[in-house]
Amino acid sequence: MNQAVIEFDHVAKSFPGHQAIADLDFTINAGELVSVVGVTGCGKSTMFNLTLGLFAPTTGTVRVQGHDPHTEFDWFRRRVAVVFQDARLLPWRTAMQNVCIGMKFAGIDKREWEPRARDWLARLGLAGRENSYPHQLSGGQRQRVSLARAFAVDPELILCDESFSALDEITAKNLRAEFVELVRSGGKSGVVITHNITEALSLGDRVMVMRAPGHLADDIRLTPGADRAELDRLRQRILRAMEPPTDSDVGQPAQADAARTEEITTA
Ligand SMILES: Nc1ncnc2c1ncn2[C@@H]1O[C@H](COP(=O)(O)OP(=O)(O)OP(=O)(O)O)[C@@H](O)[C@H]1O
Repeated sequence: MNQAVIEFDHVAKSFPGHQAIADLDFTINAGELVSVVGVTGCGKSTMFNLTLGLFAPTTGTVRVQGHDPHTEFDWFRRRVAVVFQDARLLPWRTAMQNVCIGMKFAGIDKREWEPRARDWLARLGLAGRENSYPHQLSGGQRQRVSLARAFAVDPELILCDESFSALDEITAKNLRAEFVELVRSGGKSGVVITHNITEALSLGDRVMVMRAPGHLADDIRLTPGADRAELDRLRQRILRAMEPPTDSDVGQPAQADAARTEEITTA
């Protein structure tokens, strides 16, 4: 049986005067790598913040590995890591020190900080740059430090919020491939928010499409080996799911709105 790593059970989240999440109901299993796409404002970051326990849902329940992330915040410190669009490094700290800070906050024994940081910086291609400050590194290198900081904690779940979108296409492609390899080889689970449909289709096992206010419009399981025609078909399907319903859809069966899972067999 699959082990659930993230479970949203009919979750809604409202802020004063605004409903950010209407009804999110999904499960992500351990070992899955899932992309989340959706137009700006549809609730992707709010979904992440609920997963991180930064907010409590207004209704419904959120569970991460069976725990409530909002009330059991401490339990999560070593188990979940986040990588943002900007590297969010401390400018007055070296690459090594920035990676160590992640381990410090995660409560990892101080004796482990330096060897782990050195190892992860090397794995991410930054051997020899341990003592560089963020301003001495390129944007891609800074994002590598940020990934090293996340992986060094040895989390079970990694959340990426547009982590590759500020990079040029070639750098993003390389870093994305390394990220996928590290998640897979480490037996971790990953959820990646992206505005790039090509990235969503190339990243992992599944693409969840969100639509405002915060609900799933589609949920597509991918099978490796999709040819160009299949990828084009999926791209069109994702674009259609992202679009708000037109007037003519009102009163019609909410086909796209009913979050559906379809096995795409393209082998
Ligand atoms: N703290 C808050 N207070 C009030 N409204 C909020 C708050 N956080 C988010 N919202 C609103 O909830 C909706 C969803 O926001 P959210 O940031 O989750 O969207 P998103 O899909 O991540 O957007 P983007 O792709 O632009 O980052 C938006 O309308 C936003 O204005």
